[in-house]
Amino acid sequence: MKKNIPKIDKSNKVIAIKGLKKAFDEFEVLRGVDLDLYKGENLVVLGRSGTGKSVLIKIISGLLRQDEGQVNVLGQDINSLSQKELDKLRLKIGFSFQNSALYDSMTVRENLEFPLIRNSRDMTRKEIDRIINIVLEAVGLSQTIDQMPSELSGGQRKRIGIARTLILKPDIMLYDEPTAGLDPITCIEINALINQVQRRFNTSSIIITHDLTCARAVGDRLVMLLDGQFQRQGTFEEVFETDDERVKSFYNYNFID
Ligand SMILES: Nc1ncnc2c1ncn2[C@@H]1O[C@H](COP(=O)(O)OP(=O)(O)OP(=O)(O)O)[C@@H](O)[C@H]1O
Repeated sequence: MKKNIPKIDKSNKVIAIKGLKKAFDEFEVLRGVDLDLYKGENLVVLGRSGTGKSVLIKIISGLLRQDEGQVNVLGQDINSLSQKELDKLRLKIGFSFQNSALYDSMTVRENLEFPLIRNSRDMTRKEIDRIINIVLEAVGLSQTIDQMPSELSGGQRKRIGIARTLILKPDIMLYDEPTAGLDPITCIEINALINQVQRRFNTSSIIITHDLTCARAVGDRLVMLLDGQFQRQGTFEEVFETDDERVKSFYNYNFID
């Protein structure tokens, strides 16, 4: 259970999904998904490999089109947007993907300023430096500003990746397996960072994970994808207090305390 209760505004849905369906040829991946994400909330999406978690995130970010259902993101129906409007909306969504690697030939500073310079061309050097310092301080790595990614640990690279995502001040954060491949202590640090980002920047986040220690540490609410729908939802305890064998085996297989 999370120790610090964040401010969640249940009257403000930043994502509202209804009746979402998506199939690839004959294979129905999402079979009527309903999902709301509230302002300020950390929502964990659980599910076995291949259940459609990434497909869901790709639909939310406009990278894939749904077959049926409504997907509303920050008040906009993503299907009705032009490419230009979609690109603008995407700037309000921060993606922390497993493979969102840093550019190896650039310093930490250059990695961080890259999205800023590309998207806000009229910013002064002073303003760029100010924002870089804020996000680096937020992830606790101010001292690495002139280092190369190869000089950082896996956990530090992950943090810089999150800092790079924060630099455009996203309203929504999407974390795909944020603790994958990290040792247990670094996992704890990344979980703490996800909670810190939520409180400090008042972001609303979807966290996809298999790591139930992470799910319990960061999730205000959890949902579990089973057979193409969210069959379980609630707090960590509520989701796993069930006789459903599918849920029990997911827990037994994935939980290491
Ligand atoms: N572009 C695509 N074309 C065809 N099939 C696809 C495509 N994208 C995803 N799929 C299929 O949809 C299913 C769900 O994939 P998805 O990547 O969303 O799973 P996941 O729950 O994120 O799994 P994992 O935890 O392993 O990442 C898989 O069977 C996958 O093969």
